[in-house]
Formats: sequence, structure tokens, C-alpha cells
Amino acid sequence: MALPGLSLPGLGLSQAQSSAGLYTGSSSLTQESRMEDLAPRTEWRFEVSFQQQYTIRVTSGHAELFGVELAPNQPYTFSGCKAAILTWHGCQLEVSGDAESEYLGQETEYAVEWLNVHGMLETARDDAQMHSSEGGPRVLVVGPDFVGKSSLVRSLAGWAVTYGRTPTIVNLDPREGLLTPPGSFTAVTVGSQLEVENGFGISPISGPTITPVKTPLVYHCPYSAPPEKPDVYKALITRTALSVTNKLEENSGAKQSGLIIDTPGTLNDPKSNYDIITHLVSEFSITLILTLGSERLFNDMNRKFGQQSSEAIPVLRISKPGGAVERDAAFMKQLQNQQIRQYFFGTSKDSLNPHSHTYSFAELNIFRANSPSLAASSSSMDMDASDAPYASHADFERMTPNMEMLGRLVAIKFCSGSETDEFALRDSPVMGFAYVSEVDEAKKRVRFLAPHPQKWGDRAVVWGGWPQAVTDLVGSGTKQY
Ligand SMILES: Nc1ncnc2c1ncn2[C@@H]1O[C@H](COP(=O)(O)OP(=O)(O)OP(=O)(O)O)[C@@H](O)[C@H]1O
Repeated sequence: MALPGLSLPGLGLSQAQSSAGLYTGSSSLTQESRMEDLAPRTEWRFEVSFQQQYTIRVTSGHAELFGVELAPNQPYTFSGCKAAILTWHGCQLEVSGDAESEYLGQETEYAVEWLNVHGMLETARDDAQMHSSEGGPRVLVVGPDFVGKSSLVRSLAGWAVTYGRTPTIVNLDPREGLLTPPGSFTAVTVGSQLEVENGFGISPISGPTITPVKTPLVYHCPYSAPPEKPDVYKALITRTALSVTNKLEENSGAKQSGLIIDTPGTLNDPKSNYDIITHLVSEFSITLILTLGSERLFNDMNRKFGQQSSEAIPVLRISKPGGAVERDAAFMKQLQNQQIRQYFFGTSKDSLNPHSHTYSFAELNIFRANSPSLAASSSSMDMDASDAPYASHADFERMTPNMEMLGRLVAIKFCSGSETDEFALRDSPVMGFAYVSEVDEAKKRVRFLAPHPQKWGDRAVVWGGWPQAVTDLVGSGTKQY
């Protein structure tokens, strides 16, 4: 990573830049390959749909994408992506392919601010190194949806790795997976640089990979948002925090590098008096809170946790990047489907070969995680009342496989299927995920797609209302993403 120079954004624009600097507003751009000169501290913003491919190559100078430097002359291809290539000192890009929009962003003060936060974290890590019993910074990132939280987390992680650190990234947003499909919490210590096109990439729980492995700790969260089941969500936070803390105690480098926690926008909830954020701060012993995109949230956090409160935790208000954009429901659905596909089939650079497993009903220990959204989807499927006992107050219920599971993702837990303690079932980490590709109620058997050839024996298999069913996973399986 190159540090920012003294040039001011907007100065020294070439003609190409000034014309490219206008938002195109067109729904689809198809272009021949062409060169774009970027002045220092500017960024090339683009939005590419899932049907398009857009390629960028740095031909001179240095540029980075969310904290990860692009290698010179290497083409990077993006699909289903909204992002920005930032340059501190200026660069030239070769751009080709299709995009929904592309433009030169000159308001990059946010990036300088983010880099300053990285500098603060480095100081805290140095302090932790000198006083070895203390851990590094434990950072919580909060804010409404689509304000750049995940981009900030990714940038801070990328810069930390460039500085030789091994930060632990925790994703508590079940809408979007990190090294996993949606519907999970992940904690992963990052020891090698992230990928430009694919962020955190894929992990061994998806199958053997050729890239350096990042082994995540995964918990199952089959709800799209915390308000669906706040108590379960909080219990899973406690479980994750305990496991992460224990893991850091075994690895001094990771402990000194600290934690960065990404959260869903739904935690920004004054009505509940930010109950879940309070829980998170206490369980992870947070030392720094970064708020994005909401002045009210910043003030509320400052009052509740800031230096004047009994908690005395620094709370900072961080700028939202000008390029951060809303991803509508259709885009999010495609993103979620793509994450599920990638879990089983890998990416165009790192493809995987999933395996088919058939189990009889008698061999399976299936549990359903009840939730309001699952109850709603069952009633819309017109389920027989006896098949859909979701009115039950139990969080998990043992069940016989049925057609409702078709197209769903199931979590294979480390605990035994004979587990009767609901809390042990909830708190057990995930060994891997499988996809229900066929349910034969007449022959009483279920066919799954799973990343590994080994069967999972009598382990507990849990599914819930999230993520939603994917209908076209098998059959499109040969397609690479
Ligand atoms: N500087 C930027 N230029 C262009 N696009 C950006 C920029 N920063 C972020 N984005 C894009 O804007 C979108 C929203 O950003 P991001 O996912 O970081 O927000 P978020 O607050 O984490 O959202 P959510 O709460 O949904 O997880 C993403 O597609 C991201 O890649």
C-alpha cells in the first residue's frame, strides 16, 4: 500500500478524466478497452450487474480496492459488484467490458479518514505488543444499511495485513456470508492478503482450495435479521465471543492484532435502546466503536458508551464513502445466491467439486429453527397444520424431512443428532453446509449436495427460514462464478 501524497484531489485532471468524471446514468455501458488516467486521491467507481463482466488492469502507478493493492498489469474481472479502485498517488487503468455505471470519484476524504483509523489501530497494536498481556484493539463497526461498514472492515483488514498483522474479522450479519453462505456468523484470523475480486475468498469448509487457507469459526444464524429472534441472536453473539476470545489466547500475534466486527444495519435500533449493541460491546470487550452514516447513532453511542459514560469507550464518527450505494432487494437476492453457489462450486479462479449424498429419513437427525419468517413462508406454501407446527415456542424442533426443505441450505453441526439440550444444539459450531437437492417422501430419502465426499454420520442437521430456498443450484452447477 502506498501512503497518500500531498497532491490535492481534483488537481491535474486529464481530459479523459474530466469526461469520465461524470456519472453516466446509463443502464448499461459496453465499451472497447480504453485507458483512464486517475489523479492522486481519486477513485474509479463502478457498478456491474451479475450478467456483466468488467475488467480493470493497472498499467502504471499504484491503486487499491478496499485496502488491497492491485498487482501491476494483472487483469481483474468483476461481476455482480459495486466498488471503487482508489489511488493515493495517481495511476493509469485499462478498463474494458460492461458496467451499469462508472465514473471518477473525487471526494475521497473518507479514505484519508479511514487510513487515519488504521494508523490509530496500529498504535494500539504496537502498545499491545509492548505490554504482551494486553490484547490489541477490539473494534465494533455500526451503522445503518449500505453506508460502507463492510467496505471499512475490509479496508482495515487489508491495511493491517499489509503491515504484517493478523487481525480477526468477525461477521455478525447473516444477510451476507463471509467465507460462508448467508445465514452464518464467521470469525476468521486473516494472515494472508485478501483477494481483489473476491474479498475474503473461499475457505476449506467449502472444499480443498489452491489459495492459502483461511480457516473460519462458523455459527449458524438461520434468521435474516436479529429482530427476528433477538434472544437467539444474543446467545450466538455470546458463544462467538467466547470462542474468539479463547482462540486469541492461543495466538499472541492474533491477540495483538485485535478484532474488527462487522454488524447488520438492523442493530441501529433506538427503540430497543440498542440492546444488541450493548450486549455486543460487553461480550467482545470492545475498545473502540466506529459509527458510520448516522449522526443520531453516533450521538446515542457516545452518550451510552463514550468517554463521559461509565463505559469510557472511544466512539468515532466515520465518513460514509461517497460511492457507497444501496443494493436493492433484487441485487441482494442475487448476491446471496451467488454466495451459495460459490460455497459449493468455487469461483472461476478456484473451482470446487461438490458431492452428492443420499440419506434415508431414518439416518437423518433434522432440526428446524423456528422463526416468524419461516412461519410466514410455510403459510404461503399452504402447509398442512400438522406439518407446520411453527406456532411452537421452541427455538428448535426435531422433524421428519419434508418438501419444504427443498432448495434450502442446512447446517451440519459438530454436535450429535441425539442432542436433546436445545441450547447445546444452538451453540454448536458448524462443520459445513449442505444443499437439499431432492426430497422423496415416497421412498423416504433425501439427496444433498455437500462440499466434501465424507458422510456426516449422526450429526445434527439444522435448517431455518434463512437463507431462502435456491431453486436452480443443481443443474447450473457446472456454471462457474
Ligand atoms: N467508495 C466506494 N465507491 C463505490 N462503491 C462503494 C464504495 N464504498 C462502498 N461501496 C459499495 O457500496 C455498497 C454498500 O457498501 P457496504 O456493503 O460496505 O455497506 P454496508 O454498510 O456494510 O451495507 P450492509 O449493511 O448492507 O452490509 C457495496 O456494494 C460496496 O462495495
